[in-house]
Amino acid sequence: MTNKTIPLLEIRNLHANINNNKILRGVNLSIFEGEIHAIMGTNGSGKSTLSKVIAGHPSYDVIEGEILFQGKNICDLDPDLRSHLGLFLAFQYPVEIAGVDNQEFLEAIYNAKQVSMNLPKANPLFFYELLREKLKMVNLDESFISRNVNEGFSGGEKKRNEILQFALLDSILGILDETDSGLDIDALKSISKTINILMENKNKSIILITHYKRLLEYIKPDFIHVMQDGQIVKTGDATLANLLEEKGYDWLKPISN
Ligand SMILES: Nc1ncnc2c1ncn2[C@@H]1O[C@H](COP(=O)(O)OP(=O)(O)OP(=O)(O)O)[C@@H](O)[C@H]1O
Repeated sequence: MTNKTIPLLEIRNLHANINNNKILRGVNLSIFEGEIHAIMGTNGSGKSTLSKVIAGHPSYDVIEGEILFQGKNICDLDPDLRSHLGLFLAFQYPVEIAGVDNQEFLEAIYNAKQVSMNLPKANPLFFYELLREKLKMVNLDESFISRNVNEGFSGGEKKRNEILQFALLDSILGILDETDSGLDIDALKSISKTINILMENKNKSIILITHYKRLLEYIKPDFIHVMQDGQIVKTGDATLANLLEEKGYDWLKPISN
């Protein structure tokens, strides 16, 4: 049963800086369980910044406002604790981690979450079976788990590897930052299908950051938000994507500074 009284994520008047540069200028956003929210907007409007601030990236300073996850302010929590609570960020540019075996990495993040929930670490055989099931789900060949994390992976393979982590951790809020960029048409359809399967668990929610309407044809958002200059300046339903395609962003101006 989904919780429709307390938002899974509630962002109140969020202002954030990086190196004393003001990037977020009063973001307000509420996401309930089971909802899909898309965030669109011009380059440099603050979409990735918002995702990284929610995930707790240490380079950003929250100057004002709150981020509530399941009703609790998480602004003071380290990124690993936010992840253990059920937040997952798929990066716009997934990093290559030289010398770190993908399977060991995946096992480590899975077990860290188990430990945080006072559950035993996974038996290696159980973990391997779970991983195989998730690999199939994201359509990645088993050979990718014996390579170093993202090293030499193509753009699309890196994106699949991010979704693999999301599926494996069974996170309740996934923030997918331009997961569609660099994907060929078949890969886009297949990743969208995987995300839709993950969303069959009605307690999950996702934020899709995207520039392209075509992703939203495969994954139907409940809401689309438009960011401009560090604020959400417009919210609408899935049809807003058509209007944006037709009119661009010029007609939407920041609310105030
Ligand atoms: N270290 C930094 N110092 C100064 N400005 C920064 C720094 N890091 C990011 N910014 C600026 O923050 C603004 C928001 O960047 P962000 O990546 O959040 O935009 P975006 O909406 O995700 O853009 P895109 O659609 O191009 O990915 C940009 O103008 C960017 O140059």
